[in-house]
Amino acid sequence: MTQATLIDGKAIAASVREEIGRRAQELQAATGKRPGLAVVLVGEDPASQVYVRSKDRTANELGFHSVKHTLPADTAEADLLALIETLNTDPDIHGILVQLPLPGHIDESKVLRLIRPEKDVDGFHPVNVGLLNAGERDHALVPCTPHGSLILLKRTLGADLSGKTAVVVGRSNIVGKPMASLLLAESCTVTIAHSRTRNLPDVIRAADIVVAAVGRPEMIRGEWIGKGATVIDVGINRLPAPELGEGKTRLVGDVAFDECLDHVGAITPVPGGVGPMTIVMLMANTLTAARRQLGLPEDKPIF
Ligand SMILES: Nc1nc(=O)c2c([nH]1)NC[C@@H]1CN(c3ccc(C(=O)N[C@@H](CCC(=O)O)C(=O)O)cc3)C=[N+]21
Repeated sequence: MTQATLIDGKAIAASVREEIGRRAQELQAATGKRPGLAVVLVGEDPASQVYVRSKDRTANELGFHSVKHTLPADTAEADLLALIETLNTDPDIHGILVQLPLPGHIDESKVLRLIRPEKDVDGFHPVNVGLLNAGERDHALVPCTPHGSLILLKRTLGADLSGKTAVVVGRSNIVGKPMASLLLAESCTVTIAHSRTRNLPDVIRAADIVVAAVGRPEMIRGEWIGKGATVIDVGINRLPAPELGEGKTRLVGDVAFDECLDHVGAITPVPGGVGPMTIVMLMANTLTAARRQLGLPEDKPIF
């Protein structure tokens, strides 16, 4: 028997996207300016190329100004830093995203620290990390994947998450830690679990909300998740799928999805869950950044 509600990330992303499109048109009517996004890709990783193309396409579809810089894998760190300096001072660019991971010879942290915090639409600069952790998320740019995941939670459970127990599995700077900060700001009781956590199944079983961001295919089993819990699966793992034909692959999350359907309350699928929200929140951040740089008041938050 299936009792779980599927959280339709694609549909929710589409509705948020429409709202962003409307707001971008309002901005243009009021100021004559379009939100401007620069995406920088270093190297030829095929998955990264797909994501960068998708970001550029979405920006264009929403009527944003969008530029894509593709640099060879052997680009010197100094040349990447010089490009960021140029984008930092370009008045038509309100948001800068440097696709991660960067090649090994480039110091990722140095690159992220050079991006002007006002243009840091990934929310990875220490100023934005600090603002989020200090409870000043209204002045920060919030990382796209956790922000999108929070919207999925609120669309599923309602705007008030206070008092709920949440377990975030994974402690990365791009998902786990900012996700925990956001849930804490929503007055959840938050646990961050990771590879060294003892009795992980018992920790997860106690949670009303489970956010899985470990990057290991189907590591979190259905029986580890409590009855009626809400599950946000951030993992995107590509596995070989010979049953679909030679050389074919399929995507799976960090949660064993099928094992959850008979007892969890709601769950995001992979694909079609968190992924589509990530891209739309990048557009939301670019619009927020543009309004701030143009001296306009903040828009209402998107829920
Ligand atoms: N500076 C930086 N910022 C990022 O936001 C960033 C990054 N680097 N590096 C790589 C990851 C990955 N990422 C995704 C975005 C959208 C989907 C997405 O739309 N996924 C769809 C389709 C997946 C597919 O079919 O391949 C889905 O889950 O339904 C997935 C993954 C952003 N990232």
